[in-house]
Amino acid sequence: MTVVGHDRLVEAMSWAAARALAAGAACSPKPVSTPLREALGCRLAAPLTALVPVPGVDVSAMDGYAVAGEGPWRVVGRVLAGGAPHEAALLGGEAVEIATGAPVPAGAEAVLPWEHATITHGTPQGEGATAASPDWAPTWAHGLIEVGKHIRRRGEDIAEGAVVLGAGAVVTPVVLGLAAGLGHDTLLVRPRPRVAVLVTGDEVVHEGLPAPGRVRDAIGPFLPGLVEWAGGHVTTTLRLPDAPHPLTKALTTPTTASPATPTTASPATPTTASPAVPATAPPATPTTAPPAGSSSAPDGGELGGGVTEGRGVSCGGASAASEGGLGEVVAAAGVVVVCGASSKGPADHLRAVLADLGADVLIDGVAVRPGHPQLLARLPDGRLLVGLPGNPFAALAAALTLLAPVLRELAGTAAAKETSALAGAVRAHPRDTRLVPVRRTGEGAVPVGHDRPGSLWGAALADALAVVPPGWAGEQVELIELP
Ligand SMILES: Nc1nc2c(c(=O)[nH]1)N[C@H]1C(S)=C(S)[C@@H](COP(=O)(O)OP(=O)(O)OC[C@H]3O[C@@H](n4cnc5c(N)ncnc54)[C@H](O)[C@@H]3O)O[C@H]1N2
Ligand code: MOO
Repeated sequence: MTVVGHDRLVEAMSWAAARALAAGAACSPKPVSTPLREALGCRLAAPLTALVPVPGVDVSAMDGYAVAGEGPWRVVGRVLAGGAPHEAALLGGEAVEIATGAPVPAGAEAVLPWEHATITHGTPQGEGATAASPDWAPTWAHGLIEVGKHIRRRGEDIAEGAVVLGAGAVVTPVVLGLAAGLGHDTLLVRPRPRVAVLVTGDEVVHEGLPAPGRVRDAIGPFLPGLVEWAGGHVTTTLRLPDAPHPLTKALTTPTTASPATPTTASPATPTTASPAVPATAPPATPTTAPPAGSSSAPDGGELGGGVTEGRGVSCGGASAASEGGLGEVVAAAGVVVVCGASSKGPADHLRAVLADLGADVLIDGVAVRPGHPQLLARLPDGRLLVGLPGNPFAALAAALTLLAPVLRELAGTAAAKETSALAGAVRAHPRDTRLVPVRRTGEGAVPVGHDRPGSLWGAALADALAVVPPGWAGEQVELIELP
């Protein structure tokens, strides 16, 4: 398909080349030391090692009696987990009452669980103690032991210094527990890419029934979940009117101090004069992660075809400067998503604004249906910008084409590769890849229909999008899982 570039006619990039270029354009962020609770879902940037052995000392695995030598054993003390250890080494014939997890005294050969122990007072035979005062008489434990039984030796589970997980492992809830148990308060992880969303459109409203001529925002609501699924995090959503100035302001690294006012209110009828308002407040507690694109180490991606032909993809140093102003929260994100304004109509200002800002447009249209007007650009400060079409299903298709590969590359999250037969009639496009909502079944991927660019109905019924290449003639197709 041919699309009009800034001032030239160019071939739209193939779907596969666009995805590869998007992934290559993402610069690996610097690993960040992150508090445990904030590291959930991130990828480890370094192997996870045991800072301490587990268990840290020889401990009892049972509530009972730690014993030395032959029984019966005279009980000479009590050791509780977290309490004072029994200082003296146990001599043959001695025992201490012990709790699970408490350190076993030196000399202990086994732990006799209380349910297997017989206790007498006075003499080992139970003579000399009165029923009224058994505690004043010596206590004896009797039972059968197996040497070494029920004692967890120091480092028996995990040796100090052991590598328990490799770099790249996902920090799951269980990993948080493991890391904490090994003495970690922070983890070195790839920071989750932070994403700012700009929803453009004078006709777009954000709550309630849209009046005639208005349309409810259907893209802003699905992006946070999609972004999380791909490994990122939406830090803010701004609503912008169809005008170049607010877009320019939002995309420009701010230099004046006038903090954006968070509001939950939504203007029922936006006017072109309305300033951009954050649809969601920026996080109250900023994370320690720097902007995702702030790597100082350009990694230079692969060259793609289409409009980037002959040009290297290099990573600029994203500016984290946020001295206040409309774009403050936008500037703090490594990736900016603009919804709508991707076409070349009278109210579509994105391309002109990008040109004025001196942005590097890496992908200007993709040969895919729906979603062909999508774009990828690098802003002068290094942030990546993904332009999604305004039609909601086209926006979803574009988000899976350009945004997901960028985020997966930044976050280090790989998507599973899947192919399937198509069980149902699908017509290929002569030049463009088609993304078709399907449900996976035992017979293959079944198209669910309802796949007009303006409707999310089909995608909501589907669990994947089938990638139908131009000229496809019945072969297996790639499936992209839907979030
Ligand atoms: N002359 C041409 N016109 C158009 C072409 C083309 O090739 N030549 N492509 C069409 C295609 S395909 C798409 S997709 C759209 C892309 O348009 P924009 O990205 O500029 O988006 P808008 O014009 O602002 O809106 C398009 C459509 O989507 C509705 N919309 C916008 N934002 C939202 C939202 N957040 N939630 C729900 N719906 C939204 C908007 O009201 C319009 O109906 O361009 C075509 N035109
Ligand atoms: O990109 Mo548009 O997809 O076909 O509505």
